Amino acid sequence: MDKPLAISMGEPAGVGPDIVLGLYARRHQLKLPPFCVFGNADFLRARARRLGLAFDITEATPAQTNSLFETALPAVPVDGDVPDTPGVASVVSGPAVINAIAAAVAAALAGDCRGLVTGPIHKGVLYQAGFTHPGHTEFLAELCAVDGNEPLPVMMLAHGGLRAIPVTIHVPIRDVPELLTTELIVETVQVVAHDLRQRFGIANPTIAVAGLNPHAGEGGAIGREDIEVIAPAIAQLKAEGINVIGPLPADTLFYPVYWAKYDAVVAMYHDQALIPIKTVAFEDAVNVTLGLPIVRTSPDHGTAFDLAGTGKASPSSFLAAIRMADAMTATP
Ligand SMILES: NC(=O)c1ccc[n+]([C@@H]2O[C@H](COP(=O)([O-])OP(=O)(O)OC[C@H]3O[C@@H](n4cnc5c(N)ncnc54)[C@H](O)[C@@H]3O)[C@@H](O)[C@H]2O)c1
Ligand SMILES: N[C@H](C(=O)O)[C@H](O)COP(=O)(O)O
Repeated sequence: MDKPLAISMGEPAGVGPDIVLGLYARRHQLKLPPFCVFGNADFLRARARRLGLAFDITEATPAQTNSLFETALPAVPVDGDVPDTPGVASVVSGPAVINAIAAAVAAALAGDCRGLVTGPIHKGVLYQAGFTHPGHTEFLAELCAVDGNEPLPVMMLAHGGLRAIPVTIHVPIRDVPELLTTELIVETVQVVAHDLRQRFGIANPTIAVAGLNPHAGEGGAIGREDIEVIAPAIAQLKAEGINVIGPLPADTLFYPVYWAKYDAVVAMYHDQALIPIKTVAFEDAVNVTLGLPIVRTSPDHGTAFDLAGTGKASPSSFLAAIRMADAMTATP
């Protein structure tokens, strides 16, 4: 039998734990693969009671998960206090949130879990607790480093054939032009092409690359990055045999008739990539990190404090994230 999936509990004041508990309650109906939650069992029990969910939650190791999953939710203990205060975040739980991610990654790297689904974190609260990474994506790269060498982590939001990738991620918009280099664009597209082949079974992916400026710079009249930074990257990638096209005007690139022609769209900054996909598929899109030695997926939504503890949060993106991690790691 395949190893279990790991789920990191994410921000305890958010909807992540609610959704995981709700999905576990429906595990038979949904035919869910076994998973263990890296997080505090007492906290999970308290949240389950609050939501009116009655099942056992038991401390366990990944190795015990498959045999327990039928009868109890396996919770892999992590260090740190976790208060059950839905909608009210506390720096107190920061260490436990961070430890849960680190322990789940270690289990995936060790082969004890076959992939990782991360519950949403609240970045602002974690920064207050001393978290030094912009988000999971960059933290995962550090955790996966070999001899101090970090892989380039690439964020991809995916829903069916729509796959959107930002080259720069969680950075202030004013810093984007400085951070965009030909080298970064080349490396990002190389990772995308590699992982679409290896992890998504797309033999020769077609990748569209967006421009940075309106109308991809209008021939240099509205900004020169498209000509001076992005176009050379595309030329280099083409010379390497990667099927890449661009820089294309970003405003029309996501018109379904256009993006349907591409296996992925590489955009220059976070909102350029994520607004289109969250607009058409917020309920079902999945955030997947490319470039890592492990599989990591996540729901596309955040902590939704306004819904935490109510049981009203939609589980569908989290479920899609579990299904994607399962599909990417299951033995054929
Ligand atoms: N995977 C992650 O870890 C992840 C992803 C996105 C945002 N975040 C973080 O979450 C925090 C809050 O971000 P935000 O407010 O911009 O986005 P959000 O996704 O938490 O909420 C945006 C809106 O969508 C609604 N919503 C979110 N999830 C929902 C669900 N499952 N069902 C129904 N409605 C839902 C919320 O109620 C809110 O109105 C930030 O710190 C952000 O960085 C984390
Ligand atoms: N940018 C992501 C989104 O909006 O869906 C989200 O913030 C998660 O990022 P990490 O996976 O790096 O935590």
